[in-house]
Amino acid sequence: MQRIPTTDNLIDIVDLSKSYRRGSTEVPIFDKLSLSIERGRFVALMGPSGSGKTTLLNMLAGIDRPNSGMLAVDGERIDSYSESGLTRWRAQTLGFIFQFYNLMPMLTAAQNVELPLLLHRMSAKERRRRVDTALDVVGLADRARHRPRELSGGQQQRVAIARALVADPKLILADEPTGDLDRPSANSVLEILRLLTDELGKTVVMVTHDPVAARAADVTLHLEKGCFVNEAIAA
Ligand SMILES: Nc1ncnc2c1ncn2[C@@H]1O[C@H](COP(=O)(O)OP(=O)(O)OP(=O)(O)O)[C@@H](O)[C@H]1O
Repeated sequence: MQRIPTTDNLIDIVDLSKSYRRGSTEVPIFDKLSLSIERGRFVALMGPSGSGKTTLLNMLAGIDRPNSGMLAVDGERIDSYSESGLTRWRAQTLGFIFQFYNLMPMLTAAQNVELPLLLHRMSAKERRRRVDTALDVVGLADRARHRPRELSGGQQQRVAIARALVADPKLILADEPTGDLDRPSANSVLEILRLLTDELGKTVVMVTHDPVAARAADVTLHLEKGCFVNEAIAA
């Protein structure tokens, strides 16, 4: 395992380049992109469609690989990991929240939340304790036995947050987590994401098109054509 020296940053990206092949042409997305994100920060990633937000999030998740450059999370050079190394790393380090929740329809809320724990060595009792705690954090302890179709969109997204949280990852990535929700449900999801950073010390990176959602974050990064155009620290 290749480590970089420990810093206050959870994420360090240096000179990262990424392109996709389209037919015989190479389409560049990022050319020597650099970025650092401190631990415990809530970061919003904004930018027009096609600017590379999802590509960057997927590289942070080790789903997509850079062509060159360094990508370290908590000091671990994930750009050099094998597929099996990345799978192990993801189970330990990462929680992911999707726009459309991606819950299993046949499972209850509690069973959905439990899923990531099945990748860990853990007793059933400990799994139950963690699931209860995660559902409690998102205010859904009383809905543990409900299936997704018996829950509102906002509640389903809160179950998805509990699932992202249950294995106690350092980093939580969210791809337009409020994109499918009405304002009150979106606000309650944003409050929970804030709580994850403020009270549980998680680092959250959220892709969003919604300026209200971005205002809930500490930092907003604006991507345009694969470059950061400015960086605003929320007051
Ligand atoms: N697997 C792929 N193969 C080829 N091109 C891709 C692939 N994934 C993304 N792209 C291209 O990379 C560019 C950036 O895409 P990306 O999805 O990261 O943008 P985005 O900022 O998240 O857009 P949106 O806001 O619409 O989701 C786009 O031009 C897209 O067509």
